[in-house]
Amino acid sequence: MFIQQLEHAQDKNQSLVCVGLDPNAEKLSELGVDLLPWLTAIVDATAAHVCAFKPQIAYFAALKAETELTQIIQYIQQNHPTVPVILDAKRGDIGSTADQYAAEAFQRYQADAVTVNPYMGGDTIEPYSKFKDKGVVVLCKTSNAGSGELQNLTLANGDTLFQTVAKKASQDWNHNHNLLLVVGATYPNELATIRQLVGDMPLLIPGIGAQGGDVEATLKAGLRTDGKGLIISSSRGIIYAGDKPENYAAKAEQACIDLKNTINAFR
Ligand SMILES: O=C(O)c1cc(=O)[nH]c(=O)n1[C@@H]1O[C@H](COP(=O)(O)O)[C@@H](O)[C@H]1O
Repeated sequence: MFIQQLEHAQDKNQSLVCVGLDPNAEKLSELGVDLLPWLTAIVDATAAHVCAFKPQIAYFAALKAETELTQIIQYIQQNHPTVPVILDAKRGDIGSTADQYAAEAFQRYQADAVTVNPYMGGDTIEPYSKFKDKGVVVLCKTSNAGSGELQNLTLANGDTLFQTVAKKASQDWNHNHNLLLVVGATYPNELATIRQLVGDMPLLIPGIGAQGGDVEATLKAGLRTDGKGLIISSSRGIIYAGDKPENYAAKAEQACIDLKNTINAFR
């Protein structure tokens, strides 16, 4: 079960940090490194300090690097088997097509969890959540500047759209107890509201680091009483902390340890 695997990694590594693997072609050429050696060095440098890795599929697809995506997931599972992999794909489509996206995430790439978009309704979440041992991370209140345009609209039922997603995900769609939600660190007030609505459901929190989200505000708003319940994800702030071939892995490790320690100071 993904959520147990996640919490085991959080306990073992004393960490709520997730490292986002977002390989950007320009950054890699500035660094003068090849994709797979760079990925494995980042993974090896940070694996002892994280609770998950989150490769973003668009960065790999843009580079025609599906083979490297497969390889890095296999590498993590072989060399750091206690650390789960969340494939960030933000998929959303009708059920029969979602079946194919679920097969892509869980069978082709062997990811432990996948991010999905709930815009098309609960029947489009089911193809993922029927994989009982996998995690399904549903977008709820995203970190970007424009997320309120739709997600903060008040519906006829008096709730906002993101509140409705939080309620449906925790009450109606969670038959297999394997759903999580995405909530951006850039919106701590909404995070507090969502935590109240969903009880103990784990929340993936992007927006720390390059997007400016605040660690203390995030933990105050979303931490469970057991000091868990959050996966705090940073990509650029960790993976591009160094700017030279000889220092990028050590700088990534240090940035990861610093974020882990900053978070743990408030737990
Ligand atoms: O699902 C996500 O991971 C996600 C949701 C969200 O609301 N905001 C968000 O930034 N993300 C992803 O999280 C990562 C953020 O990267 P950094 O801003 O570099 O830490 C990117 O891969 C985004 O696609």
